[in-house]
Amino acid sequence: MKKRKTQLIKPRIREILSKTLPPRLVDFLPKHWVQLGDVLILPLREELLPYKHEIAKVYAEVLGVKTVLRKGRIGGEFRETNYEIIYGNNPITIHKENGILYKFDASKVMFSPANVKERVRMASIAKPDELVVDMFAGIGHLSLPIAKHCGAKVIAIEKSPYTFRFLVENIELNKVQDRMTAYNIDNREFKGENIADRILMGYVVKTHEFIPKALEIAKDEAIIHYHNTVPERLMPEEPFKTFQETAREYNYEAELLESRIIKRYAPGVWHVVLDVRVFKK
Ligand SMILES: C[S@@+](CC[C@H](N)C(=O)[O-])C[C@H]1O[C@@H](n2cnc3c(N)ncnc32)[C@H](O)[C@@H]1O
Repeated sequence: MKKRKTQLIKPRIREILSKTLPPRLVDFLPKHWVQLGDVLILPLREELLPYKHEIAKVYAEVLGVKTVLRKGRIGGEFRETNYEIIYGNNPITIHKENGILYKFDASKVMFSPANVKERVRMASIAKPDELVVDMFAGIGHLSLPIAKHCGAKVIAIEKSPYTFRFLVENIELNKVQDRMTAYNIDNREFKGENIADRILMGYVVKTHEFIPKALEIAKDEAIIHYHNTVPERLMPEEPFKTFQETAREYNYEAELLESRIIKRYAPGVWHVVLDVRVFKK
């Protein structure tokens, strides 16, 4: 049903815009987009930029969204998006997924559709008596499903003050204040030691630098969901090899339970997640 609707939408957009765009540009119109709540994220080629506002207006009207952002790069310590607003003026939206309400600023805060399987997987991963620490909480992408659907206690740590505001709002929106607590600090400053049954390390590029801190937070035995980006030529040994070596330096043994590919991060580089059981030697 949804697919049929999309198939009708594309010719409609094309039909409207072919009246105003130079004919050679009509084929460059985006055939894929991401809708998060009432915000649309549109990838636009350079050639279309002189017409970005009129293109965005047509997509907004046909798809019924209030704001359109031009997709750009994600980067920096806070993994910010900095997407340009090309239609409307309110990039703050509430996106519903798997029974969770995620409120955030889609022009600044990352919310990857490709990570949906992992967010859904988290909804049944923990037991109610566990204490889970999310070291890179964002707006609660991975830890809200745990608090809401598993009923576990969650400590969510987020360094960016801007993202943190939404994390706090999302805890209230999803009514999990009784079991989820948020800290606006660098996770390396978190004081809890030997407390977590489960740790989420949903970060990329530099996640290995945070393994010692994760082990400090972990109980003598714990599960760590360790994300990182890995060049294909180093797989499948990496990233577990680095994790295990670091764990051993800190007196922990590590057992690989499962390894999954989340998505392609860059040409020849994959974002993967490992489920690792760690235990004191
Ligand atoms: C890539 S986002 C991922 C969010 C979520 N974990 C997921 O996997 O979908 C990573 C988040 O970690 C935060 N972050 C980065 N370094 C941090 C640190 N040292 N301590 C706490 N949060 C940090 C960023 O601001 C960002 O919101």
